[in-house]
Amino acid sequence: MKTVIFSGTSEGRTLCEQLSRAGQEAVACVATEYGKQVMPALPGIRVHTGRMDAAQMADFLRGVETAVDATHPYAVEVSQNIRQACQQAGCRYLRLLRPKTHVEGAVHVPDARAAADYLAQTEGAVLLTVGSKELHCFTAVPDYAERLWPRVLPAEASMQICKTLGFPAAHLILMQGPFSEELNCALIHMSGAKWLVTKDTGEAGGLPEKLAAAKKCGCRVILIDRPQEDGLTPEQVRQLLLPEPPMRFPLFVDLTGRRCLVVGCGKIGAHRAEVLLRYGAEVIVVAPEGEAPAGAVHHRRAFEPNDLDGVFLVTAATDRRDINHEIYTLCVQRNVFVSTADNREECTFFFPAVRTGANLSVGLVSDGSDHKKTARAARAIGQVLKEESRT
Ligand SMILES: C[C@@]1(CC(=O)O)C2=NC(=C\c3[nH]c(c(CCC(=O)O)c3CC(=O)O)Cc3[nH]c(c(CC(=O)O)c3CCC(=O)O)/C=C3\N/C(=C\2)[C@@H](CCC(=O)O)[C@]3(C)CC(=O)O)/[C@H]1CCC(=O)O
Ligand SMILES: NC(=O)c1ccc[n+]([C@@H]2O[C@H](COP(=O)([O-])OP(=O)(O)OC[C@H]3O[C@@H](n4cnc5c(N)ncnc54)[C@H](O)[C@@H]3O)[C@@H](O)[C@H]2O)c1
Repeated sequence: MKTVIFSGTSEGRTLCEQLSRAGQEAVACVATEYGKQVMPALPGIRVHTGRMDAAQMADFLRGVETAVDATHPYAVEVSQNIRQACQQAGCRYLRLLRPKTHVEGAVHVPDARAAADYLAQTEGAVLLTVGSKELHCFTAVPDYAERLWPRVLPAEASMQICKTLGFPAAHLILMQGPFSEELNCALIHMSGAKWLVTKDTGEAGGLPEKLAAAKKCGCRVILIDRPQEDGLTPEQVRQLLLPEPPMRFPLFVDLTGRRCLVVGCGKIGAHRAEVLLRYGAEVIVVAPEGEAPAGAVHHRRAFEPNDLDGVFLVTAATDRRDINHEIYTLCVQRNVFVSTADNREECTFFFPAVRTGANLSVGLVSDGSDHKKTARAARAIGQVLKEESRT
């Protein structure tokens, strides 16, 4: 086996999807049954379930070329074990790091202890969403039993930790995520929290829903930053493991009278609808909000699968990842060209930057990695066409 991915995170899962799509084989290691459940069945990807120590990992990695450590950003010990096992097994180690979040207006602290020190100088109730392992640090906060509301997993062990540390039962929130913005808001109201403490767990860890709730409820955020760690972005890992895909072929297709569907009508959808109209397409826009350009038919509602009936091409440009993904999946099943505005992996065609003039039609895309460059080059090409039409 060439590649082993220590996964259990959404980044690990995405990498497995990319490898599978490129026809590569790999083993994805997950520690728990839960980790296994969230791993979809992917051609070429075998899932290994079960916790391993460094020695077992070294055994497992013998003969493997590359191990990708895509474990949780706060799982420091696991990462150390993987690094050590790679050294023993003579296997290349790549650490895939989740991008860090900078939150405007939040108090950034390096660790749980620093969060507790900061809280000691403040007043008001605190919703603690940092799990149970580091809860002991927070007993340093004066009146912690009255001020703090820990939210921990409804597991025997977590409950025991809370009890031992002296947190009153009335303040314990025993729940398993995912937590929506609404649920976070309800918990902030219930506890009367003026502060919310969280780790920088990224999108997959429910951070956006916590931040949105805190903002809505006027609750300040203390963000425990990631442990300092060197590593690679998901894009860098992808480039190291996968061969460069060939560039996309520009297909200059006749759109007159063809039905094109634009889902979502924000800045992106509205612009794309307008471009497609210019090329003579019959444009159907489906979006509850926004203003479709004149000439398009606008259905003011959410997307429904039968919107795809009789459609030639689709652009999925809603602000909802789950909806865009659903549209992409349905289009692939139906063999309809689809461009998904928030995920270049989910594009069977790229929506190009288009410029016309002097009887020329130019469509421009990059390899998918630099949209700003595409926009810049398209502006320059626009100038060339302008000059051409003067001559
Ligand atoms: C050419 C153009 C046509 C058009 O949109 O009409 C276009 N993007 C343009 C500009 C642009 N797009 C973005 C920025 C902000 C800066 C930045 O992030 O770099 C800027 C710059 C700006 O606005 O100046 C953000 C962005 N774009 C995509 C993602 C998701 C991802 O990469 O996964 C994200 C992050 C979104 C997020 O954060 O959520 C994805 C795609 N954008 C594509 C097309 C497809 C590939 C073509 C290519 O790569 O060349 C592709 C793959 C899929 C598709 O949509 O078909 C248009 C130039 C129009 C013109 O000048 O006429
Ligand atoms: N490809 C690009 O060039 C590019 C550039 C910037 C942003 N983006 C991405 O594109 C997406 C759209 O960006 P935007 O700025 O236009 O967003 P926006 O928030 O302005 O608009 C979102 C639109 O989606 C609609 N919508 C939401 N749920 C829907 C559903 N279930 N069915 C149909 N419509 C639904 C809304 O009514 C709205 O019209 C975002 O995901 C953004 O990250 C892409």
